[in-house]
Amino acid sequence: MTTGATVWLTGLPSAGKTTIAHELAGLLRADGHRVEVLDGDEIREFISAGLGFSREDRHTNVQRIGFVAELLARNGVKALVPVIAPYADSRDAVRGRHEANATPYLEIHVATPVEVCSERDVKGLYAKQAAGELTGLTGVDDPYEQPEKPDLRIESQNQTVQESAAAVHALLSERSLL
Ligand SMILES: Nc1ncnc2c1ncn2[C@@H]1O[C@H](COP(=O)(O)OS(=O)(=O)O)[C@@H](OP(=O)(O)O)[C@H]1O
Ligand SMILES: Nc1ncnc2c1ncn2[C@@H]1O[C@H](COP(=O)(O)OP(=O)(O)O)[C@@H](O)[C@H]1O
Repeated sequence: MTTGATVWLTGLPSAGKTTIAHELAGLLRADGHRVEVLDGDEIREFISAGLGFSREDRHTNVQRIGFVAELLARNGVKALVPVIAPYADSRDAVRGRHEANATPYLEIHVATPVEVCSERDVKGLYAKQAAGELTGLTGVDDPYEQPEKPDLRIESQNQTVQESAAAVHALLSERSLL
């Protein structure tokens, strides 16, 4: 069986988490790996239905996703997780669960500056916040605690999508996870 691993892509809305996850998924599938992308929006529609964006709900959401990712990774799947996960203690708890099960875990900080994210504004959330139609947007009027020691930091504003995905792929290779 191939080595499973969780690859958590944390960062602001529009940082590039989802795009990099899908690009990486393509690279890994081409190599014959089993891959699942645990997309934040999809998870919120199903296993986290009813949760909002309070600190408590975000923590619960992240723990649920971490639980599922660890189960998949423990069983040989590359679980790619493009989820904001704004709080360091939530991320640490997920890492701890993986360590307790000796399941490989990589934290990737997609560190696109908020100015670039709000320019991209893929889902129109930054515009809504600026128009007063939404409050509690991560990185604007809600916290984002920067990862202090991520396994990799990606400056997506200076790279193509392919370069960003290749950097994560190279890290998996370096850690003997391919
Ligand atoms: N207030 C607020 N703050 C941040 N994000 C918001 C908010 N409201 C809706 N959204 C959209 O929700 C998407 C999924 O969020 P996540 O589950 O990744 O967030 S969290 O980890 O639970 O904080 C997240 O997806 P991405 O844009 O892909 O990051 C946002 O588009
Ligand atoms: N190096 C890069 N990596 C990822 N996305 C990038 C990069 N350069 C530009 N982009 C663009 O930024 C946007 C990121 O959107 P998305 O992946 O949905 O962000 P998130 O999932 O973090 O909210 C996409 O339109 C993508 O094409």
